[in-house]
Amino acid sequence: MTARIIDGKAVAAELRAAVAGRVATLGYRPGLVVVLVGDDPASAVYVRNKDRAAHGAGFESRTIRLPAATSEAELLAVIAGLNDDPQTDGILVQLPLPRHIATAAIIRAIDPAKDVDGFHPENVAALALGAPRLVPCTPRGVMRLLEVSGTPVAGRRAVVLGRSNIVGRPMAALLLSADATVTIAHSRTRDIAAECRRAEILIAAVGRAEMVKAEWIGPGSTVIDVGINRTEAGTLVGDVDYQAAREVAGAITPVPGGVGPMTIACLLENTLDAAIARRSC
Ligand SMILES: Nc1nc(=O)c2c([nH]1)NC[C@@H]1CN(c3ccc(C(=O)N[C@@H](CCC(=O)O)C(=O)O)cc3)C=[N+]21
Repeated sequence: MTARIIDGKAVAAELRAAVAGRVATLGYRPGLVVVLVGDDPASAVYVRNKDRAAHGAGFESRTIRLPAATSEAELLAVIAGLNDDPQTDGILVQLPLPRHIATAAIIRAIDPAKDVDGFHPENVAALALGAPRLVPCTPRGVMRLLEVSGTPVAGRRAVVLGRSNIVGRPMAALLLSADATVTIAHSRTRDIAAECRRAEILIAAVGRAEMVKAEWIGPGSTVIDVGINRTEAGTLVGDVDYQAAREVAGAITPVPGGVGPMTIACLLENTLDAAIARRSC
């Protein structure tokens, strides 16, 4: 059996078009500001893609670029200014930050109503309590891919590989809210292959190139590959050994062209949600 390919690029394009259609009816341009500290080349690519998508959907979008030597106090001052700016609906501080800046303090300083990454403790708590407000973009995009691929979630065994605050934990919370039976597997899990093989839905989010082998995959299962790893040869690969996994899975996302474009589309969706919520109260 060869898996169906879940075309994240196409689904993301549809989602961006739907967001653009809603933005056009608003009478104002939702404002998104990305704050980039330092000059990591991978971050620069992502920020450029996001900026293009945001403009394409009718948003006001800008990137504030700060030098790597920016102090925590200076960054907090920039965030305070954006919190106070009525034209700014969404704030995204690109991660990772330079080591001398305490990431948790920065995330806590963002107005939760403008936290389009969904990383602020208030938004994390809302999701954990089953009453989500702004939800992290990548997990939100994964849920959409499960939906459009016709993968049933309620009652199914879902395994999330990875427990990061950005993907693994919020992913597990969303799947649980959708009534899946959720397992979080990680570096300390005793038999990780066996846990994965039991999954009807496998979300790979560990950040290790092609770590998930064909033998780890349940026949017919839906495999969502969140990993984006650059090989020494410069090509992008996921956390799943894609060519081999395709022969076992029922449906699978490619890398690139899977989850990545959905993350950006969901960032626009979150910014639109934030704008509507803020400006209607
Ligand atoms: N506060 C914060 N929020 C983030 O959401 C965030 C972040 N920091 N730091 C960096 C990571 C990375 N990230 C990506 C999003 C989309 C693609 C993407 O669109 N990838 C395409 C193309 C990749 C390419 O060609 O380079 C694809 O997978 O098809 C990649 C990476 C968001 N991140």
